[in-house]
Amino acid sequence: MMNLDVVFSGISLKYGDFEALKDISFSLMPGKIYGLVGRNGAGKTSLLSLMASFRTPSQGFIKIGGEEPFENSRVMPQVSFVYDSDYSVEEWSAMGYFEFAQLYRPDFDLEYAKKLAKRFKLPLDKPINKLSKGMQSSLNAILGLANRSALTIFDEVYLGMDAPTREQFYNEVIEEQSRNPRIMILSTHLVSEMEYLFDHVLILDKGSLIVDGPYDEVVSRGASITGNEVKVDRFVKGMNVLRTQKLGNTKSATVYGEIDEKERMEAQKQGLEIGSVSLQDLFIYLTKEEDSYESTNQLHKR
Ligand SMILES: Nc1ncnc2c1ncn2[C@@H]1O[C@H](COP(=O)(O)OP(=O)(O)OP(=O)(O)O)[C@@H](O)[C@H]1O
Repeated sequence: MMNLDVVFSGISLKYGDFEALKDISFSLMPGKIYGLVGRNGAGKTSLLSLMASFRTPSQGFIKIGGEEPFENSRVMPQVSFVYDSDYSVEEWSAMGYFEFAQLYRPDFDLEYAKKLAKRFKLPLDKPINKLSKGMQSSLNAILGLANRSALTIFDEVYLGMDAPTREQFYNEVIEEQSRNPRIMILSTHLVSEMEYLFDHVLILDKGSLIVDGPYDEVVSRGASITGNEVKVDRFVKGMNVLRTQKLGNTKSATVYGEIDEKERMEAQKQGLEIGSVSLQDLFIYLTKEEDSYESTNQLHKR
């Protein structure tokens, strides 16, 4: 497996008059897991299909390992793109897929794929169109994991899986990444259950890239303050409060904005505990529709 970086520079994508991606620039470094987060219709699939050279941008350029990837036979074998494919007319079996992949993909590990199939309880000899939706998702996940290419793109393949299977997939991603580090990019709106996987976060909002940073740095853009209700209220006065939770006279407030050293010391003096904010909370806040903020806020008060 080669080590390649990925560069998007000034990328726009239009469907007719509609600009689905607007002037997007970022780069991906080898050995990291990237979370690509965005609401429905934000442009995640559009961005990933450009990365996989399924289409070409309207403006800007993409470089993978320093080369333009489109129809490039040196680069394309280094890219695997798995997405929620339509298998309704696919009569091949999973084993047939694996054997095909082994013939045509230089980094496909057949033994590992078979091991994963066993772990995910995926029948190897049934026609794929006869498998359940969740099984088809597992097949996609296995194809992505076992194809050890420099760039592995998972576009919401986990949506069809039930919760225990998703958990298994996440564990496998972590193990595989420590065995064979490469660029993995996971697009999702299941932020809360996946955020612990991400080294780096990209947030898309209505076609624009609004966040591009290491996970730790991104979640430090907010904080949670917990303690005595009166003291918490006094402490967060004037801050940008995203949501609050109460249990007895203990209150927890989530705020957007960094807490500086002086504020930290003050909090400590007051017996208040400062914790990190979840990516989920930040995501909801940063991509909220102006007029629906109240209702989203209500929805997420638990
Ligand atoms: N082939 C197409 N022709 C026209 N518009 C399209 C096409 N594909 C996507 N779009 C539009 O581009 C926008 C981004 O779509 P995209 O599928 O990239 O979003 P997404 O973030 O993957 O959404 P989801 O989470 O719902 O899958 C949407 O407004 C969508 O309607």
